[in-house]
Amino acid sequence: MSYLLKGVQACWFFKQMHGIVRPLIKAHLLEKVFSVQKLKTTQQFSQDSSRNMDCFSYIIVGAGSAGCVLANRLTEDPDSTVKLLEAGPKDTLFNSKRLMWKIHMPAALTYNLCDEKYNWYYHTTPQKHMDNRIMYWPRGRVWGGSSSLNAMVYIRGHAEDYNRWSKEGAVEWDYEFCLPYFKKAQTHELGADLYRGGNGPLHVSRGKTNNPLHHAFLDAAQQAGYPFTDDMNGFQQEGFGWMDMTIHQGQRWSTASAYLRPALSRPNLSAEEDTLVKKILFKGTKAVGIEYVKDGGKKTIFANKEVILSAGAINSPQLLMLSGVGNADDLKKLGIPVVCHLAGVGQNLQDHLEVYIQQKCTQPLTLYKSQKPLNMIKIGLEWLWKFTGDGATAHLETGGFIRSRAGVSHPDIQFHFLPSQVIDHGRTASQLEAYQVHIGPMRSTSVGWLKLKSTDPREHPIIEPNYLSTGSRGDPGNYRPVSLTSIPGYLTLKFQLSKKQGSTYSHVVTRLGDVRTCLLQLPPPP
Ligand SMILES: Cc1cc2nc3c(=O)[nH]c(=O)nc-3n(C[C@H](O)[C@H](O)[C@H](O)COP(=O)(O)OP(=O)(O)OC[C@H]3O[C@@H](n4cnc5c(N)ncnc54)[C@H](O)[C@@H]3O)c2cc1C
Repeated sequence: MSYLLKGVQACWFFKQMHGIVRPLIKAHLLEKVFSVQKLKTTQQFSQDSSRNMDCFSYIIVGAGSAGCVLANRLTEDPDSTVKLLEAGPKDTLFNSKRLMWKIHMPAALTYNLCDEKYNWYYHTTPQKHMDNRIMYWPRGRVWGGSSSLNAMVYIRGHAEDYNRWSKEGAVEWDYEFCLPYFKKAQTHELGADLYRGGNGPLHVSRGKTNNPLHHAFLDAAQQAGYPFTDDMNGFQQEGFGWMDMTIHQGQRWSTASAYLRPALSRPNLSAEEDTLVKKILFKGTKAVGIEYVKDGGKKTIFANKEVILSAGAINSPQLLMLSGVGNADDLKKLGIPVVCHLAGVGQNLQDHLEVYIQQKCTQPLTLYKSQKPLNMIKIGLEWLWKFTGDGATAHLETGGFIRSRAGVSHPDIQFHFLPSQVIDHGRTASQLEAYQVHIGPMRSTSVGWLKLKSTDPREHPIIEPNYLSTGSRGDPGNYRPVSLTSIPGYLTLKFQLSKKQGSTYSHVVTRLGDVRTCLLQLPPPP
């Protein structure tokens, strides 16, 4: 409901909007490793576990997007035992999603970006190329991880991105190889086809609000000469259309809902919450166990097959370094015994920025009215009762992909449209009827790093994304891309409502230079 309550911000990160999809494929690849069997008997595990409660086949660190999938897939083999450890709490209270509505009500998504309850609440270093702004990086710290906090946009990468990975050496990551796994993971509410799955655990649906501003956005894009695409995850990503969302029957469909909960009753899975893994334990250079803290007590457990680190883009390298795997010089400075000198740990940190272009709306069509207290209560009650209404969507229902300039092989700019205004991740409430278009580059070239600040696993690492470090200021090559009309050098969004709904035009005409200015002028975090 916080889109309704507060609206969100002006600039957010995550390198690939398909970030959630990649871990899912990884887990599905496991099917190649062992054939899927029905649970034979629960006795075997009970006997094994009573022999040694501290040893498992697999230990999975982090019950996020990847961790929940892995826990499910690995426990399909009844001979494997799995311990899943999560630093944050469960995502339900007394098994009720309603009691944890801030996570499960899609429209409530910005609530959890405003505090540290289910969120690591990271910040970057001051960004040299952004007038020293410190950027806020929310990350999930709860069952489901960032899939319990994210914006629920379901976008696969472009086929050419996977093909490039494969050419660069990631064998079997080409699109043709990945597609069956995308489909296997998914149940699309519009049914299965060449690209969509019809029987997977990850439910995906389209928006139901029918807000006229979404139609206006799509009309504007077509007036500007861009095609309508009916499935951005299908044959044609390029163009504008209705986006897919990881929402099922009005509820956020995180990987905790899709993968973890259905596996919780398996006797070979033991899932923990509020458990901070401090260190990976090695025998030589082989990971054999982990050390964690729970309820103030320290505990050690072991894996006889694998220790799987799925703690996310920040915590996984942090944990490796805390365990002695990383750049030996850096580790020695902090007095960490070196297990393995691997200079790449913490390097190659990549993220992309989004610019939000916000526009006052001349008619009361935005979500602003839904932010009035009485309306919020109504929306909240409807969702609690039936999981329907304005609370049942993330409202990012339309979007698009374009190519920034001639010669670019496939789309490199992504748009989302929101019929509301979001300021600073929702940490500042919106005060007017307004809507916004998110514009983000898909293949940013800036590369950064992260390093440990201390040996305390609770202390946030130093996060240096090096935003906008490639290219120089004012280099038109960097900013020319954004154009929704044929007027070169301008971003023009023209919204025209159909006659039935009354007619109004709102224009955002932003010089490309201004997009950058707007980025630089965003307020620093409080
Ligand atoms: C605000 C926001 C909006 C986003 N919107 C979208 C979107 O709309 N669409 C999309 O596709 N992607 C989106 N993303 C990105 C997407 O959610 C992530 O790419 C994806 O969830 C990452 O999965 P992961 O498994 O790598 O990490 P995570 O899902 O973050 O999981 C890591 C887990 O490990 C746990 N953990 C970390 N350290 C430890 C430790 N030491 N001990 C125990 N547990 C630990 C964490 O608490 C967490 O639960 C968004 C992300 C954010 C933050």
